[in-house]
Amino acid sequence: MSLNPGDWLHVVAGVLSDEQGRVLIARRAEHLHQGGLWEFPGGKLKTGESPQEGLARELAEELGIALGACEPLIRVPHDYGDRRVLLDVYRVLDYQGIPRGCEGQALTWLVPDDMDPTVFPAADRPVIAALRLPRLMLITGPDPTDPLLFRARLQRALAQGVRLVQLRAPELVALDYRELTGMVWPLCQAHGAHLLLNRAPKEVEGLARDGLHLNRRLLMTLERRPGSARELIGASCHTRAELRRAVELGLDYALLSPVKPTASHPEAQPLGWPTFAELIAPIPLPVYALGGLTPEDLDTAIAQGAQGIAAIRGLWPA
Ligand SMILES: Nc1nc2c([nH]c(=O)n2[C@H]2C[C@H](O)[C@@H](COP(=O)(O)OP(=O)(O)OP(=O)(O)O)O2)c(=O)[nH]1
Repeated sequence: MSLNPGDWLHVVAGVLSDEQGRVLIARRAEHLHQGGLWEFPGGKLKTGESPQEGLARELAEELGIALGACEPLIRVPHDYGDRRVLLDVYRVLDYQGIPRGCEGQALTWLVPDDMDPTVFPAADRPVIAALRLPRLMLITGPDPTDPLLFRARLQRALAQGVRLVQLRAPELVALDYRELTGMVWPLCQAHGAHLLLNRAPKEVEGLARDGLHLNRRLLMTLERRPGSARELIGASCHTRAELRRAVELGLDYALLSPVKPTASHPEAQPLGWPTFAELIAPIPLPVYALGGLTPEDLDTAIAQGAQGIAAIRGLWPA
């Protein structure tokens, strides 16, 4: 899919959150395109406007607030058949004023986990997934065969603020992996962190979890999205074709690697940030950058359009 600017209607939208993590949504008037559905406040960019200028104007017109700082959340290209929309969504970090429906539109505040994607325009599905996912994903490191040490490390990572854990332990047989999740799940719950199991769906049937992480082989061989609709399902990708497969399967996120040289895959050719950004631009999914990264790379990753960064070494305490 080409992202030639002339072919797309560039729409900017803002995500305002309150102290309880609830996000402001507005109901679109019936007579509009996608009318009657809920949306993130915003609208079409005018000629010559930067996205931030357009967002400030739309939020002033629709909500009566003055935009302060904001940062990119996700850009979703979506073809509705009758129009092609590039939905460019920003997280509003601060603003002045109290939001009100200046155009008579209904407003409500909802936590992302309670948002039903079917009452939003189709382009908003990846936006809701992006809101449910934090900026950092910890992929667990060594050594799952030493449960006490493993537990201490995980506990430290959670205490340091990790809120999304991908439990990766390919060295364990299925039975031992299942046992490990029995220790990891309550720990994640106690810290309000989401737990993704990196294992074949049939090996983790019935286990408590927030979702599944698919390796490249599962991604390319599964015929349909595994897990329930409420779960977060994602996959490891290294190529354009794998990213497209993640979209076709209706997954919620992808990892794209390696961005930099990495000790775990020394033979792999690093993508570098420009190729990373080019590969994810047409992909309507939150994509984490992975490979040789630490939290110090987070601002760069966000500026390149990533959901955030995923890391083993960069996030797994020594
Ligand atoms: N604001 C917003 N628009 C969205 C979202 N999701 C989505 O598909 N859209 C689409 C619907 C419309 O086709 C387009 C926004 O166009 P619009 O007509 O509302 O824009 P506007 O506020 O500039 O409207 P107007 O001044 O032309 O009446 O983007 C969303 O979450 N927020």
